[in-house]
Amino acid sequence: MSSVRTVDWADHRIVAIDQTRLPHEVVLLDIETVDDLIAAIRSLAIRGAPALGVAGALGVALAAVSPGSADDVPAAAARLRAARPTAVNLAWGVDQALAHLAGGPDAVLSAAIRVRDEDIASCRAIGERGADWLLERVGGPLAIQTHCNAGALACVEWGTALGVVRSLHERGALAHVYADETRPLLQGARLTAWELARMGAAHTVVADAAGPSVIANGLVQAVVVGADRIAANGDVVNKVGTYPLALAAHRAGVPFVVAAPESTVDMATPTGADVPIEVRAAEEVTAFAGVAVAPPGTAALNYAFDVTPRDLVTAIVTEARVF
Ligand SMILES: CSC[C@@H](O)[C@@H](O)C(=O)COP(=O)(O)O
Repeated sequence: MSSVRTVDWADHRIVAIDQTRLPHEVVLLDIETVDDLIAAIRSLAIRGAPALGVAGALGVALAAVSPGSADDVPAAAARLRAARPTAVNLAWGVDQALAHLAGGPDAVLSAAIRVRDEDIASCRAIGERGADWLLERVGGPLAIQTHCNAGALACVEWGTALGVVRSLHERGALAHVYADETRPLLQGARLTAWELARMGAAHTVVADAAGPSVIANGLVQAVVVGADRIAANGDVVNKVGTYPLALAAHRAGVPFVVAAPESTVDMATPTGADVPIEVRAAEEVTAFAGVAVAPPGTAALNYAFDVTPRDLVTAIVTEARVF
């Protein structure tokens, strides 16, 4: 776990780890305006569904407590909600805080702090429940494959999918982790590998295209990933590249487990096909660290997320249940 919380409230402002600077340096952002928060969310300085939920709630609190803020709070909330479209936690977190507007700034801030504290508690519960489930169904010690970063950096502390990994590791039941690098922004190589190194867990980074082969070659006993939104029918939307892992796991008979808080379950969205999938800038694919890797003018379709149909999902683990 990072020694500081990924996103927090201190001295009338939001403090967050700038995830664009990892793994090279741990830099904290001081965020004093809603505009700066939206910029941090769009650039993925703050990212990961549960962290976005907490940031959304704290952002509404920021608007509510700022003296002389030009923004009225509902307008700020609407802009925050639209900062990224796919993770339902962002809109959920905004709404949790906004619901207390009539109670005044202190009530809004208290609600936002509750969202933060509940995220911390939920991740612990998800980690323990997921570890219990895997050890009962599969047995240990376990080698796990994961994708993107669903760790402490995607939440406030501990993590969801990587929270399960962390709980297994604490019990001495983790053999190894294979982390997909997660093109194009490398959340796996930059963030998950950083977290695994800090927790002292044995791990190997693989190119995304190698992920299905890791499963087919019998190197892992389970795939554990997070989610940005779980539709009412159980379809799971997560970082692009999750779906191929689910297909490979299904073929190999390896459990494909999704670890996420209840706030990621969106009963208002019937199926995965109804989830808005973020399409990000082509340059994230056609250039690498600012250096072009494709001929000038090459088009790129940069889906940030994909949909894993429910029938490929073995179990969804939340703080409250396994289903
Ligand atoms: C606990 S985090 C779950 C998901 O949010 C995570 O797997 C993911 O896809 C994050 O995408 P990102 O684009 O980095 O915000």
